[in-house]
Amino acid sequence: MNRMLQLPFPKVAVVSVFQNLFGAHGRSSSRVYEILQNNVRVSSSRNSVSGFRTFCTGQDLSTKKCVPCTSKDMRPMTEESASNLLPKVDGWNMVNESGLLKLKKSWRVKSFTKGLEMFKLIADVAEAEGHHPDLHLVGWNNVTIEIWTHAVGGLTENDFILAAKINALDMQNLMRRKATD
Ligand SMILES: C[C@H](O)[C@H](O)[C@H]1CNC2=NC(N)=NC(=O)C2=N1
Repeated sequence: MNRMLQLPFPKVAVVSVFQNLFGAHGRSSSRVYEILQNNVRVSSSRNSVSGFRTFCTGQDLSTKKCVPCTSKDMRPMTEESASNLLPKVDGWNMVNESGLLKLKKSWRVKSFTKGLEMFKLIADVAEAEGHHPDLHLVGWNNVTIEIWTHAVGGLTENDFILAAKINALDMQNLMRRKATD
């Protein structure tokens, strides 16, 4: 049930009244008032008002796309923001190297050539995303991947998206079985 009410006063006044009554998030305990073009619409919906949209933090990062690192307003994340995203990239750790935050994860592969196969799988993802990890293959079968945004000297969402996409790769056949297996 929606009723369009014509309001005799400017939208700004309505917005401030709305926010005082219902808080800045556009939601109330019972009704949501949508303010469009000086009209207030009473909606039976309990959804948040467009313009107060809250971003779904539950989205699987592996379904997102990296953005070009050229945008001037791209800034590195704070350590706190990065820590909040860490649970979404299973097995990845965050390291702080003299103030430079990076994501890091290690694997033990079956052989040197399996390590290179793993690099190729990851390279294909990186090229598709236009965002690239640092690849390390040490002692013939120890792989470590580090991810950070070089353009800003720290972590951005791109790094977490790439880490999630790497996690989504099917690489089980490349991995050395654990001694306990
Ligand atoms: C233009 C393009 O976005 C840049 O050259 C990309 C390439 N890949 C990248 N990868 C990473 N990890 N950081 C970057 O800053 C970066 N920049």
